Amino acid sequence: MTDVRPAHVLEINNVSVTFKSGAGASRRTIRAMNDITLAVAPGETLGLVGESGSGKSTSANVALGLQKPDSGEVKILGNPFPRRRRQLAGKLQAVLQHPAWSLNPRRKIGESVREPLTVSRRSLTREAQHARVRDLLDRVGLDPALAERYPHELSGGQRQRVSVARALITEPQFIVFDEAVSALDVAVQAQILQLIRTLQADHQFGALFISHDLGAVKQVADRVAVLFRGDLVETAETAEFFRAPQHEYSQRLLAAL
Ligand SMILES: Nc1ncnc2c1ncn2[C@@H]1O[C@H](COP(=O)(O)OP(=O)(O)OP(=O)(O)O)[C@@H](O)[C@H]1O
Repeated sequence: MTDVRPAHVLEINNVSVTFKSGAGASRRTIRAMNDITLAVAPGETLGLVGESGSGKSTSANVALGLQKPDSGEVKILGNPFPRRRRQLAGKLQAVLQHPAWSLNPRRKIGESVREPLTVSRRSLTREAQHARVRDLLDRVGLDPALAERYPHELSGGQRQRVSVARALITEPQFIVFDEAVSALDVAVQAQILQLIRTLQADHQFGALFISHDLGAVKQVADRVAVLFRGDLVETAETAEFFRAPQHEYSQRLLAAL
């Protein structure tokens, strides 16, 4: 992999993904992604919106290299996914809807935040790693003393801040946020979204922000891409999208907001 800064941290070119479901006569093909092309630049957040079943999670999985497309091309940090994922360790991170999925309940918060470093920055001393954990907890607005606590001792909003700290600790170039604030109440959501913006201004990571919640996307995204039944029906600058959505489906989504 080259370490030259690529023009795009993620490129999805003409990607299609289909699934087969059912059996016998009721067996059918589902087009989860239909000839999708999109890209995310360094320092940019692309909001990906659409109703349930429109292909958002499939797109997230493709962007993370967890789902192979049937056709088309995916480039991460300017290159195809390497055969050995370890080469991407620390450069690509994900923040998911439920922090419980990324935080081990039996592991102290500090250890969960430190873990990505132990994979990608093994040369850092333990002391340096712990110092980075404290620094990151502080950056996401948490008391570094929380490092000694367990996930069940934190609120939902605190746990999601921990997930953000864990995702950022390796200074990744690209982060996928998949419904990352959807489980939080609106006030906590707004804080986390503001936090993402601030950290992005400092770190210049590119982000794919996936949400069914247009309000969240409006707060955090630079551009918006709209999926409808596996088709990408519109891509626009966020302000432009909310001012004058072009596609009829986008107009309906906005009206529902
Ligand atoms: N592993 C799978 N096997 C069969 N069908 C699948 C599979 N994964 C997704 N699908 C189908 O592909 C389509 C897109 O699903 P996807 O999960 O990407 O949508 P989504 O926009 O993320 O929905 P939600 O907001 O409900 O999570 C849906 O029709 C879904 O049923």
